[in-house]
Amino acid sequence: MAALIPAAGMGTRLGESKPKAFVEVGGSTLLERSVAAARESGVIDDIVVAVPEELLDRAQQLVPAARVVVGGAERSDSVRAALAVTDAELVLVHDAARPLTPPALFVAVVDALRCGDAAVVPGLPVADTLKRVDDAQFVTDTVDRSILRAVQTPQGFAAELLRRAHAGAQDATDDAGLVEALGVGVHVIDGDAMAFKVTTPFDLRLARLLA
Ligand SMILES: Nc1ccn([C@@H]2O[C@H](COP(=O)(O)OP(=O)(O)OP(=O)(O)O)[C@@H](O)[C@H]2O)c(=O)n1
Ligand SMILES: C[C@](O)(CO)[C@H](O)COP(=O)(O)O
Repeated sequence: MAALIPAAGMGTRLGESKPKAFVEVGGSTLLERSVAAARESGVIDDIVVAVPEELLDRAQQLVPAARVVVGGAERSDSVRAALAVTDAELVLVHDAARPLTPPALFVAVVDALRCGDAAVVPGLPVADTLKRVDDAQFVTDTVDRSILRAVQTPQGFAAELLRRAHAGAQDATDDAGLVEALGVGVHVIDGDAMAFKVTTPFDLRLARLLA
């Protein structure tokens, strides 16, 4: 079982002076934390991380247990670069930007894959009321949130399916979206609030407090 960890993003919304995966939370970088969570799950035996080219050596020092490849301009390019070097039959794709993800969430995704799901994602119900708005920022309607889930990583796939999905080169914000475009079912299991993504300065503050 391989974990592919895209870690090549710049972290523009975070606004730190270095790429987001190399920012520290509680004395460890987001990259180290995401690799550690995958290892501690006990269900992963191959870890591939995709990082910015100029930080290849630094990444190898930080996470010697992982294989390091050069990522790409978009998240999907980084996932493809990592996917290209594994021959595992089942793979998890996990954002380096989710540093407090509990190892148990990796186990839950792997369990679902082993039970026969070809694609599985963790998701949480949405707590806020959701409104659709027009160009002038006026509400057009209220969306039924009971059928919505905020989807996290790790996301698990049969590797052959993920390869086909990426070959299709559709536009999607996550890997499951590419699989959906093939018409293949994606199973949503319970997510975990601790797997939140560090996107903004507030998220980083929260992660540091929780760590
Ligand atoms: N070209 C990219 C873009 C993103 N990622 C990774 O994908 C994950 C989720 O991306 P996101 O949170 O959007 O990170 P950034 O792209 O760095 O954020 P921003 O859009 O604010 O620059 C992160 O672990 C990030 O490092 C990646 O490997 N390669
Ligand atoms: C992959 C992801 O984390 C699932 O929630 C999310 O889609 C990434 O979005 P971003 O805009 O690239 O941060």
